[in-house]
Amino acid sequence: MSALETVYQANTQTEPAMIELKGISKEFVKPSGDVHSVLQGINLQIPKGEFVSIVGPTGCGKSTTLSLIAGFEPPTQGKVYISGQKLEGTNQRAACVFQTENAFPWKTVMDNVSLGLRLRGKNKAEANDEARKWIARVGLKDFEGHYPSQLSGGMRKRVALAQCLIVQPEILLMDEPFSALDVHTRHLMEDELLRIWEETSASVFFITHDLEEAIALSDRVIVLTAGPGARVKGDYRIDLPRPRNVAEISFDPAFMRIHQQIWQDLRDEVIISYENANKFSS
Ligand SMILES: Nc1ncnc2c1ncn2[C@@H]1O[C@H](COP(=O)(O)OP(=O)(O)OP(=O)(O)O)[C@@H](O)[C@H]1O
Repeated sequence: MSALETVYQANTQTEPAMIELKGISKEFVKPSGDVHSVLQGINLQIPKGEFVSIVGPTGCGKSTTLSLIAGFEPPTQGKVYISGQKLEGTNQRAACVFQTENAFPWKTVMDNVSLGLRLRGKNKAEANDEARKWIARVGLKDFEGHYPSQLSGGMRKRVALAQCLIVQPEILLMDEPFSALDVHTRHLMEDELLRIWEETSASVFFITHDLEEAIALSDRVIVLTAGPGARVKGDYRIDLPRPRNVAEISFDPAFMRIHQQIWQDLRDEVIISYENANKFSS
């Protein structure tokens, strides 16, 4: 194992990990009645405030892992712990940003962003005051009265970020949040996410198909094997200095070395996944 690769060591901190997956397996029953094993024996600890990305071949189980952390569904085996407590039902300490739109089209930016606080019982004036701050923080100060359809894709992503962050989640779960954006807007949004995350102590679990994005943003990158029964293949610590500029960091020789190393792991799994897909379709 090279110096760059570090299989994650047991957390030596006294406080429990913010997110812990212990011996997780997940199976789905197909309409035919056959059992489809998606994840097998996943162990993962994410401390408070850490930014972790997960990569792996298409269909290997990244979104399923996120869904288990969100508590949208239970594992078949194993347990999910949040700050040392077994997760039962929906994870109330987490907020999610998905690839698809988060905002309600019939509500203004202000109403969309303040909604989370209104649902938590804040009165309209207080919720709007707080929303105003978050709207400004994500660069949409002059767009409070706009509807989502009047905004660009990048602006709608800013709304989605503000919607999530206003409730000050301890855990941010992000499933390919920027994949639909053009590359320039995407870099702006990634920088913005890092800037805001660095001011919070949120733990981030970030799914992406883009290894460069994973390395540029993260403290750690997890590689999953090709399914069925995906496992953690690699757990890489990304010791690049912060604050980072995502468009520029990819030119750093240290970035390139890390990229090459993780890509070797990932490429093998992508090939296996591709071969499996061809086997099952022929
Ligand atoms: N509710 C479900 N019922 C049955 N099978 C499911 C369900 N959810 C996911 N799967 C299957 O689990 C496997 C993993 O899906 P998942 O979406 O977690 O993968 P992924 O790595 O996020 O994929 P992608 O990279 O394409 O987004 C797939 O084979 C999928 O068909």
